[in-house]
Amino acid sequence: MDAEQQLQAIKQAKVLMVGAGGIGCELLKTLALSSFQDIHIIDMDTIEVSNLNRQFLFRQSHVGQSKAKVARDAVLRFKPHINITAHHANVKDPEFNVDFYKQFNIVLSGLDNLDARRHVNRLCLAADIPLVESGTTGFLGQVTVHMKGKTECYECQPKPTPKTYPVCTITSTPSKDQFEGGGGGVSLPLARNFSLPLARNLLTGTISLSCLVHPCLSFSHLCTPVLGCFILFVHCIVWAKDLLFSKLFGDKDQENDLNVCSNNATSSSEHAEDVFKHILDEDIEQYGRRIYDHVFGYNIEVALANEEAWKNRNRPKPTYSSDILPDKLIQQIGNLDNGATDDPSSVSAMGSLGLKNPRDIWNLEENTRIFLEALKLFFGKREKEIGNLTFDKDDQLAVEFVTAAANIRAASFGIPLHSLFEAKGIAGNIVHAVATTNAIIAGLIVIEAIKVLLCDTNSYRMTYCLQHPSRKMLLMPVEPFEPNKSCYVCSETPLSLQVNTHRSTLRDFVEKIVKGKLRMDFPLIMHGSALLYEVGDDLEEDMAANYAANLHKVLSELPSPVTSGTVLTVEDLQQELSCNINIKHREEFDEENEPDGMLLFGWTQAPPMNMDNSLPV
Ligand SMILES: Nc1ncnc2c1ncn2[C@@H]1O[C@H](COP(=O)(O)OP(=O)(O)OP(=O)(O)O)[C@@H](O)[C@H]1O
Ligand SMILES: [Zn+2]
Repeated sequence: MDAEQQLQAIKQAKVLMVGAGGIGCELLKTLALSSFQDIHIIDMDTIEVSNLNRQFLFRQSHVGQSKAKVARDAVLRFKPHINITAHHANVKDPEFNVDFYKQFNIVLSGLDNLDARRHVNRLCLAADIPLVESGTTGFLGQVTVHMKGKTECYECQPKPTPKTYPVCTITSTPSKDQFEGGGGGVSLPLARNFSLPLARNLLTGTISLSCLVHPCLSFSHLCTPVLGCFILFVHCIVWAKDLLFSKLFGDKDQENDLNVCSNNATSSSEHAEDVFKHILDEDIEQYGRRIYDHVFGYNIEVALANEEAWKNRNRPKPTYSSDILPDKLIQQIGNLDNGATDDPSSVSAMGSLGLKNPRDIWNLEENTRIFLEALKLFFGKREKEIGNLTFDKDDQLAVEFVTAAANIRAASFGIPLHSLFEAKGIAGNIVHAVATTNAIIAGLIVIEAIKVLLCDTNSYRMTYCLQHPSRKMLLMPVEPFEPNKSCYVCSETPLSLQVNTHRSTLRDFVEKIVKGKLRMDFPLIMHGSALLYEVGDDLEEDMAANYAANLHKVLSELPSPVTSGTVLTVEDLQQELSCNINIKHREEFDEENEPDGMLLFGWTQAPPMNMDNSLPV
């Protein structure tokens, strides 16, 4: 094919881009500059101050506005004659169904969570549209090409749970969806001892958590509710460390999301400036309470005023210091000399307050005391450092402050609190987004997209961007893998389930298997032609009552009994995914090793990754 034909293929292509964050901004610019003419963008988020350091299509004045729309407008300014359609929406919304996907020649993903990535993967398979997937975490990144029947799908390999937390943005609301490595993160602890199979596994998983995990989950999707809560807490730590700590003890003049919690950014910002300033001779207790009331009370009140934002989320509860500690701090905590020595590095709020065990989880009152006491100690004993401090996980007072602040925020959002020991581990394992990695990955996405449009199948590559100076390797291209023949998403191979059909209920099956492992949002379960369970807003009342009653029944006592040999069909109409599960009755399960009381075969749980940043050798 000559150059002119290639250009025509690019110009005629209709492209769907999902995610207009770190990777998405780079990608949209590169697509436009590469002569693509018809691009749709889906992104559900609004712009935050913390996006501005790398999402270069956005400016301070755009904070609070739709990423998809602002990205479109920014690119149209230098490429006015192309078509860019912006959808400020969740890619999981039902309007983006299989027919919607079918209008495109290719889908390019710059998402940051496993849940949305899985969903897009499933829709691309159903519509038979090629998908180019991507993710970055710090200096790591990857681009993979997925084409039904020819290469593995995004879910052919299990995704590991990363133990580092790529974080780029800390949104004003802790959200699990933030944690899977998009332009904010692949889920990868760095591959110091790189081996292909491992890197492949790790990278594909990650390409997870935006802050990677993140072990992320959609959180209805989360692997487990516990993991979901953990990820939310990671968000609180990032907020406490990167926003609050650095605002108070680092560069005073920095603009960050603490100043812009509402759409009414201007007034919020003005208010914030007054609050963060320590007025000369002001009592430190008074100052600490002012900060406390601003960030845990006022800012949350402002955020709550935006009703739209809370439609599908639990509303947080504003917290004011006088409600938690009505008495004067000085009477409660004692004075600065308690527990403090002349050595600034040994100053400790825990010491002052007599809290000894770092593994204890402090209650809200204790966290409030630590917050105020730590702030008091910084101003009383380490004043010279204020303005230049950066968070260091070996700085005891800094860790105490961040733990307390994260816990108070977590309490407002109904997220379980964590000990100082746990908080320290999390704070020390966060990987920040790197704009250059996003740019490299976006370029690679476009290169693969062009190959796909030219049907240049033999040239497809999955490319890993690695930090591996000793091997002088930055980009590592490998040929795509073939589809996994037993992948329950892209193959028709049935799964099989060992379960005690006389003891496990339909609810157990739905929660542990259908939602917990197969990650279906709106499942429909059939035994032959008998419908056992279905979810939906439009169900008739008596049907909904029947399904609710079925949930309580053990499998063998359902209206159409499920016993050994039964084949159940499980479908999610929104994901266009259907799979069969062969049921095998098993009497006993080991409580410790098989806590679900059922075992699914044909589905593989990814191994957890190491706690440090190296791969298992
Ligand atoms: N289900 C979804 N529907 C639409 N857009 C989504 C969905 N899930 C994630 N996204 C978008 O994917 C983008 C991922 O970009 P990126 O990883 O840079 O995250 P970010 O939120 O911009 O920054 P941070 O790294 O701080 O989280 C975000 O803009 C996010 O809104
Ligand atoms: Zn697959």
